[in-house]
Amino acid sequence: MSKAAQSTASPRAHPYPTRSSSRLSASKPEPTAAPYAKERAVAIQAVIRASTLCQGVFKKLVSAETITKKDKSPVTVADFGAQAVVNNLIRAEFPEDPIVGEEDSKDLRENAETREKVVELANSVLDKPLSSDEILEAIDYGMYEGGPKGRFWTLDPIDGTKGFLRGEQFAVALALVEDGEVKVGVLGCPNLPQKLSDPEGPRGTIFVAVRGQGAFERSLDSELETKISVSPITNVSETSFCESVEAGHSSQGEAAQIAQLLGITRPSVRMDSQCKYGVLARGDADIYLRLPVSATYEEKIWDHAGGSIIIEEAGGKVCDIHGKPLDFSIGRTLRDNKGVIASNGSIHDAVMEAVQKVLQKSKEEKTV
Ligand SMILES: Nc1ncnc2c1ncn2[C@@H]1O[C@H](COP(=O)(O)OS(=O)(=O)O)[C@@H](OP(=O)(O)O)[C@H]1O
Ligand SMILES: [Mg+2]
Repeated sequence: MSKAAQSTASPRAHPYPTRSSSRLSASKPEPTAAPYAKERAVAIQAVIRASTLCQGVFKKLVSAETITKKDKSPVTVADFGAQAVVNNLIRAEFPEDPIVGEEDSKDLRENAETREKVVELANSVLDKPLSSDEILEAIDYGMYEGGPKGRFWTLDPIDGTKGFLRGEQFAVALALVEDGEVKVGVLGCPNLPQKLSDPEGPRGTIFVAVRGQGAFERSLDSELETKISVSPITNVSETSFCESVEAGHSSQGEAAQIAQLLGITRPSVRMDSQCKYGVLARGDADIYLRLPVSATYEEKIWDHAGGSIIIEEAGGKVCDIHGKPLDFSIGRTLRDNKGVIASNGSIHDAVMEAVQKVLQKSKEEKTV
């Protein structure tokens, strides 16, 4: 972690009204409110409730509550519960907005015991209890296909399910996309130390950004927001980079070669989920490398929409391994992109140059 990277911003209230944390209301935003003020406030409250649900589940998590999806990734009752809660709250406030969510209710419809746990959990954080059918329906609001026109929300109810199950990092990730561009992003990171330099200190943070309005951080239980910015570091050899814990999600070998080429000596910060984007946005790391392991894997929009706007609004840059902007306008995946490279911006060109060299070398070695 670069010392220069530590955020020096002092806490300050965000200039736009944030709804009180106890109840959501459908009231209109103040007439003077900034663009997307209502979306921002509702998204924060939805993410707080889902994060609270996840924290509650984690406290009493037992492996028996894990069922298996087709792709074998672990899915928990918290995943379904968090999607039901966020979708329900978004639908109540923005009934016209479709949602692209990671989960669907298929597995849950076939498992009555898990379903009842999900209903109980979701209702524990909702003001108005929902029936089992209403919960299933809310989960399936998330089946929208996305696309280039109009607006939709995209949700990963628990990004970093493996991190969640290990008791490490995960995020509730929500974003609003309009005409292909991410406009609002909120990441709930219930396990993330508020200061990476103090891992034993208070945990639990929320990152929030609206296009053109900057990026902010707040805790789960206080409305006080701190404006955040990427690190000001310009000497690439003094930087630190973050990457996935899971070697199957990003090539750690190629990341090490890129670091070596750039003269980076600090160890990588390995972390699950979009918490990596938050850590970079507040200057606790300087580079995020997500280097494809599989030639055919398509990144999912819910895994990057919230995180990418938070980096950009904090002053950083995000693109894919070829330097192309992430394209959120073509459906549920980023099929026209490969991997993700994010940085504090000032070192971006140097990082991209090293990425190209290392990936080209790997390609040549594979064809020999
Ligand atoms: N092969 C492959 N390549 C790249 N990415 C993949 C791959 N397989 C899965 N995923 C997605 O990775 C999401 C988790 O991202 P991270 O790598 O940041 O976190 S983690 O270390 O896996 O927990 C993870 O999100 P969740 O399923 O929400 O945990 C997946 O959507
Ligand atoms: Mg995910």
